[in-house]
Amino acid sequence: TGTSRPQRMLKAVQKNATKGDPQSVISAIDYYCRHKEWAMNVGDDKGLILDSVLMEVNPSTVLELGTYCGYSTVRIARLMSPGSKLITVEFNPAFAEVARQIIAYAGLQDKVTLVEGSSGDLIPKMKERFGIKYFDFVFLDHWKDSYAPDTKLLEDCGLLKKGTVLLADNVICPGAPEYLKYVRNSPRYESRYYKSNLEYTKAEDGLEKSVFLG
Ligand SMILES: Oc1cc(-c2ccc(F)cc2)cc2nccnc12
Ligand SMILES: [Mg+2]
Repeated sequence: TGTSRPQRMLKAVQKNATKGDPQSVISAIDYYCRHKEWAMNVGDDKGLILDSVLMEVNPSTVLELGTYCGYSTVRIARLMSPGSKLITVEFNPAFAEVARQIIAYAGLQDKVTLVEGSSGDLIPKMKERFGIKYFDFVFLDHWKDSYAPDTKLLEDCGLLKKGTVLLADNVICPGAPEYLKYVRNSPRYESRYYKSNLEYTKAEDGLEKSVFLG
């Protein structure tokens, strides 16, 4: 059997990045995935949009749904202010194991809590387990069919407040049609599409930014 794609990505980080330097971790992953082996990180094109929306919000609390190898976790956490917290949820234990090591290599482990499990099970436990009142920013990057139900669950659990920003990856490719319909038609959201490319390719993809209106 040998190594997995996430394990090979981790090796590339350990070989080419500088410990404690998040930007070098991001660059090492982007180089590896563009020139050696594609992987489903948000990537550098959409990553620049993620960076700018994140900086605009300057959140104290962030929820990421779908950690994978921790690329977007590092992109987000590197821009967060001291004392702010990022909770990232990953269903796949093998992905979570690699992500922990990549997040630690970047030196961002103190800002990040990685939780293994299903978002549907964990969202209702956020308040009691992590003392979270509200999330200021939510990055949706997990299973596309879960985007809409998890958004409704976040509303029902009182985890969104007026001004909370949801940013969803892959709304074109692989696509999240039910989610787009929901946030674009709901009077409780102000939505906008940021056109970009599927990571490391020329195919179209984009991010949907939706502001919760309360
Ligand atoms: O950014 C992504 C891209 C893809 C993906 C896979 C295969 C393709 F051909 C195209 C796109 C899947 C994803 N699943 C979960 C979270 N993010 C994903
Ligand atoms: Mg994605």
